[in-house]
Amino acid sequence: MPLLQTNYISKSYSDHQVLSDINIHLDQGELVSILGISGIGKTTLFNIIAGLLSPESGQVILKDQPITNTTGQISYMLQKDLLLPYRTIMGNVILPALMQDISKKEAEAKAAPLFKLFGLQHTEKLYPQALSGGMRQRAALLRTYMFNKEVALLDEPFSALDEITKHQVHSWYLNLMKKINLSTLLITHDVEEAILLSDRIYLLTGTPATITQEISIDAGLKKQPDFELSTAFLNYKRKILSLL
Ligand SMILES: Nc1ncnc2c1ncn2[C@@H]1O[C@H](COP(=O)(O)OP(=O)(O)OP(=O)(O)O)[C@@H](O)[C@H]1O
Repeated sequence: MPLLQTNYISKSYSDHQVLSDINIHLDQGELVSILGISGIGKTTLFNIIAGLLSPESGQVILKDQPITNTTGQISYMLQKDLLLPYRTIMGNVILPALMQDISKKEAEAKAAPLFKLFGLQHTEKLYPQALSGGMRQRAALLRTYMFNKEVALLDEPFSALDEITKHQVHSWYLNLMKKINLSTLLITHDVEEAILLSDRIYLLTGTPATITQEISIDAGLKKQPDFELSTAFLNYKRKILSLL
């Protein structure tokens, strides 16, 4: 049984159909990317999975239970999910807990041990502008993690980072997922990022958009130190670009 799946999700805005019969699934511990060009309907699909938007037809299933139109079941990090500049890093991180009516003291006690896990020790009392881009991103991911769900939906979380920082945050995120037993559905339009991070990639193409391909990335190849520079990597890239 998949951890999360969508069954025949379709969606139109007025008479403009954006998504048609989207069937995807995410297994426990996987990182699966949805790759598609700008405007294809990726965010629409995530908003439906997060319960923020109603599909015209179809269902979202989490651990065998329908969660269509239900928020709060999945952690969701929106594109450009910024930290509030007037709150400290701790103040930002505990926001989701406060929204769930947990007291400030309890929320801080829950968040405190996680700062080390997220590489953010000693930043609790700092304001976001005092942190580097990579640290701010880890703080935003920690805030998302405070929703305390097994599945994270991440909408282009790494797109604002420079190449080197992005690389570091990628490895860090894959390690973190293993440590905390998290499963992730990622939106990206960065083909290389999708190949480097994913166990599987769904390609979303066409109008209305459908899932036209599912590509599995070989776990053994991915572990090789120079995978990014290998012929296997270029072959994946070539294949995906020709299909998009
Ligand atoms: N609330 C809305 N009302 C009408 N049309 C919308 C609405 N939201 C999105 N759209 C349209 O639906 C299509 C898909 O948008 P969506 O934001 O889901 O795409 P996307 O793949 O996430 O794009 P990007 O990568 O640029 O963020 C676009 O044509 C967009 O203009």
